[in-house]
Amino acid sequence: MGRKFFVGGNWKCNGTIDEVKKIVNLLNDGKVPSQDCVEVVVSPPYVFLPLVKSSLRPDFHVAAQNCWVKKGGAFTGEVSAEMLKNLEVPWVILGHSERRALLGETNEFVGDKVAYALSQGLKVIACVGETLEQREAGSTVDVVAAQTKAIAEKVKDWTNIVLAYEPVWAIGTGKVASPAQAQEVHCELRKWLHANTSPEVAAKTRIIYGGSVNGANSKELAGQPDLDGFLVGGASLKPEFIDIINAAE
Ligand SMILES: O=C(COP(=O)(O)O)NO
Repeated sequence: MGRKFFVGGNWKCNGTIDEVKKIVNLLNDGKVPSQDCVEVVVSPPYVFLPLVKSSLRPDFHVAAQNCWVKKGGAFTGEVSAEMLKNLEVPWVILGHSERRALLGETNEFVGDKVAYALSQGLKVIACVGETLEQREAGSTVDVVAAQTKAIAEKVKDWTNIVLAYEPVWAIGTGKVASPAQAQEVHCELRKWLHANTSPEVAAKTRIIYGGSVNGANSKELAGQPDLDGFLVGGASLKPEFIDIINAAE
């Protein structure tokens, strides 16, 4: 398949200057496979992006956790894609379930955000995932397909998109999806891409898993054929993040 393994670390709304410096030192000292084998992108809060970017090892990269849906201007509190480009931040996470749930980001809004960020030269980690209620109702595939469709309707070139499947019921709960559960949805997402974008997009797009990934469960998850990496929350702030990156081997 030849898809380079991708490990993202979503720090969420966490950290102080001292804590961030400690995490960066931990990452800089970590023994990990070469960039040819794994792509590592860490995502601190906006306010720490310059500090992390300036002190992080050169084989790791940074992402913002969000950006605004259009060109900057009278949008108090927002951070534009142009600003991230100006800071030379290459990646941005968009559509995280916490933003969909807490801030009401709709599928269409996320699709617009992905399209605009790509248009400004950013690379995007686009998040999809179902709630426990939706899974228990048997709607998982319909939900993540609709979320992906809303992106595909606004985007033609998937070169700079990594798709992150993050079941909401696994985020922050310790209830990680089983390898079989993750593989099933990743396979369905790849089939959806094959049918609705192109066989090439389906073959090349990295689909990564997020939701209670840790040093103990990452190796078995990484062994699934349609799982191309991780988007890690809590464990990305800990030394075990290095173990998760090494699951790429
Ligand atoms: O939200 C997550 C996953 O968080 P956890 O690893 O803490 O479940 N990634 O974006």
